Amino acid sequence: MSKVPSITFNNGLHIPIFGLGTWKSQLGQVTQAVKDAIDIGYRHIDCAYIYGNEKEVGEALDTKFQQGVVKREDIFITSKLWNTFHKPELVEGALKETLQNLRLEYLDLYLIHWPQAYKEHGELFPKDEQGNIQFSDVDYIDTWKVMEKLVAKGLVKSIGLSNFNKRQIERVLKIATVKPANLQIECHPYLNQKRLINYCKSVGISVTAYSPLGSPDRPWAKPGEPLLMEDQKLKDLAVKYKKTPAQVLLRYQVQRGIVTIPKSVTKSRIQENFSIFDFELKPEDIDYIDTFDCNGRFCPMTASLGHPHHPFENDEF
Ligand SMILES: NC(=O)C1=CN([C@@H]2O[C@H](COP(=O)(O)OP(=O)(O)OC[C@H]3O[C@@H](n4cnc5c(N)ncnc54)[C@H](OP(=O)(O)O)[C@@H]3O)[C@@H](O)[C@H]2O)C=CC1
Ligand SMILES: CC(=O)C(C)=O
Repeated sequence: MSKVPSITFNNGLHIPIFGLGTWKSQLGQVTQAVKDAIDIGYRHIDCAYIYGNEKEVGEALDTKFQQGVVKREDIFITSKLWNTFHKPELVEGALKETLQNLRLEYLDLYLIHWPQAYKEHGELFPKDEQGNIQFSDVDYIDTWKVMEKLVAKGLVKSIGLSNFNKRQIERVLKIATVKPANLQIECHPYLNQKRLINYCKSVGISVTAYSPLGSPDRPWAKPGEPLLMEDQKLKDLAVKYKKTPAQVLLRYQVQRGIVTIPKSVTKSRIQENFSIFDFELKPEDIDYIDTFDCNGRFCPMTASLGHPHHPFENDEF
């Protein structure tokens, strides 16, 4: 079994460059998927409170710890603070619920899932009578200050951000006493995020690419929308390297030094996605894949457009 390479955070800790995503992984499937992934050699699982399946992920982790397949310190677990828990007094409680669900004493990485806060103490997507999301005016700066305390308490090893734009990251960096270790963003050839990645590199923040395969099972996908894995240019490259389109997409990220977390509940695909450490894309092919960029965002979070902290409305990147 090949060992997955890691990259080093600005705090000296390491994150495996490749992991398993769990959004949309159904109850009844996700426990087995995580077990399969660990057996195959995955040592990084990407979770979130909002995915509603952390208990089932925790069951798989617990089984693999009990079986002695993996030790806690040998596996990297990420989760994310949901938008209804940004108020400083709610942050630790939200983390503790995630820890309890995952049956863990600590997380390796805890991210603020989105910069925009939602109204607290109700639904996870609180809506008014017109069906619009109800916003909260908590500033993510105040949330970050409490995230830092979670590190001091030993409840999380590292903290970071997800779906923040450059300006929002700059605001966090201005007040941070613990620098964000990682930014998790949508990233694939249709949205290669070069400018944001270069900015993160310049300030020592590592990047994780979500939806690296184009998220074909996203709930809001409409017939006729582009399917990244079906792109003919990509398929031609896959033939050239005797790999699948998914493997080329994942290798693309890994070779750029970007962490990536494809989701699958299908054992053969979990294996296929892992088999990317035995080939290398030529630099000219990486450059060619970069030309596919078309600002194609699959996760635009349109439900909270109009929120003053929506990351994709007013800033170029
Ligand atoms: N921070 C954030 O806001 C976000 C984070 N994420 C994280 O990133 C992860 C990955 O992104 P996600 O949006 O799920 O989408 P992905 O781009 O990982 O695509 C997942 C889809 O691709 C299918 N698939 C997986 N492997 C293959 C393969 N080898 N060949 C063909 N199809 C394949 C899966 O099917 P099947 O499962 O049926 O095998 C599933 O339908 C999420 O699960 C989540 O952990 C995602 C979105 C937002
Ligand atoms: C999938 C996910 O993490 C979203 C939409 O927030």
